[in-house]
Amino acid sequence: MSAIRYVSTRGSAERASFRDVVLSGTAPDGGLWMPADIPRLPKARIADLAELPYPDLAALILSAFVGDAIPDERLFEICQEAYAGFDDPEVAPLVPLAGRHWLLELFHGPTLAFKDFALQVVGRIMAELIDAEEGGQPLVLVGATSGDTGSAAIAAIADRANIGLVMLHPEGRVSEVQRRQMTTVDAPNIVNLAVKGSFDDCQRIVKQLFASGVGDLRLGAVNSINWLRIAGQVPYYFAAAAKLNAVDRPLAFAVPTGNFGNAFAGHVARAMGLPVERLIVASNANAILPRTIATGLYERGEALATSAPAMDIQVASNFERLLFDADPAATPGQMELLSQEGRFHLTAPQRRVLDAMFAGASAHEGAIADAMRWARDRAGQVIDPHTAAGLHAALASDLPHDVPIVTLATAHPAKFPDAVAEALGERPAAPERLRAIFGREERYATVEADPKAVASHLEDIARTLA
Ligand SMILES: N[C@@H](CCOP(=O)(O)O)C(=O)O
Repeated sequence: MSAIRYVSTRGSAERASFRDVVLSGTAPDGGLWMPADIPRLPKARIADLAELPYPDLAALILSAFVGDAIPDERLFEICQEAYAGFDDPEVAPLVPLAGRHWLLELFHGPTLAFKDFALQVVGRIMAELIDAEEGGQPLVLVGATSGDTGSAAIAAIADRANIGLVMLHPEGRVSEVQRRQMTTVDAPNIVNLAVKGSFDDCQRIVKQLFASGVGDLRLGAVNSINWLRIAGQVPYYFAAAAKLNAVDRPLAFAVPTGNFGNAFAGHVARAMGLPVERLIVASNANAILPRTIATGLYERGEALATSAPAMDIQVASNFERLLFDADPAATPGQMELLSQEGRFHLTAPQRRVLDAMFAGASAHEGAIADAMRWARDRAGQVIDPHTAAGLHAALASDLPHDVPIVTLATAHPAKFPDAVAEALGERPAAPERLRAIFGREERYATVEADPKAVASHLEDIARTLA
């Protein structure tokens, strides 16, 4: 296994190793790290994946991005441990809905959302790399969440030695269950901050902190800024195709989308050789990406609060990786325009990639509720509002009828009991893992949407790790 090199989407940072990429935030030039080449798997190897249990399949795909940074045998062990806590033996079960429609259940991990797939691996790999350092500096992680990343990152990092985490969520703009999943964890290396602003403010603060640095702290990312978050989401695309016997015939995925990490992982799966006919980018009323796909203009607006809060996002961080993949030379200028003017136009090569491989659809609140009722009435499935936005987009697709469409079920419905009750007239049963959070004390501080307010919490947590 050889060393994998990573490049920045802004084009002016030195190439970096897997280890440096995983243990850092944005690249020094402000960009996001990408592998210099996305490795392509031979067809026969993809066909063999169908035989593998999920942890083995994940390790095999991940090894293409880890390279020689961790020996293969150890990576296989890490993946066994990462998925041992999932409450379904298949890890990512594929459930039939009706006709060509399928649901890939990605909510069987510790925090009941798809974010556990990558973060359970990220936490273990960060610990592995940090533990191997002699006298190394502690790692201080800072992350932003619109609801699901927060608890999944906390579950992955809580109580780890030499790693601390400060997690920002937009005050009052995540569901009560999502908030309690974060704020009831009592671990000395975790701090939760409710930011007076939107998710976009939280993500902006995180990126500003990476750009400015905080004293001599060693900062790292748990968001999909971190390439391992993307890599950790690629294997379930292969797993779904293997289950459908579709590793050599076209299939499509409808992907509920906020920060574009999940959809970009699907793009990477395709680049690795999976025959993904279309990635259907599904959003709620914050339809920035479907609009961009339709018009070629990316234009930031005000984030609207919806029943699917994890998608209440206007700056979809990972879209930068797709822009770079399609037209590297244009990307730095476009990111500059986005920060100065809040908008930019796609170039012709970028539009070609989007037109050929992506479709977009957004669901307003009524359409989300309709899709939830469709799933219950047609297939006996209770789904959460984000999955419902995905299903809405899948049902509206104009793909030929013989192309199966897999909707990614990104969160358990019990994370959004009020929205489910409003659409279906009854509250979803809460799994055992969720019940405990209601009796526990919540711990978090409220801060202004200002990097300085967050920096002081990073310094405080670093002192406890020293
Ligand atoms: N929808 C996300 C927002 C953060 O996305 P990430 O994939 O970059 O961590 C959430 O639920 O927090």
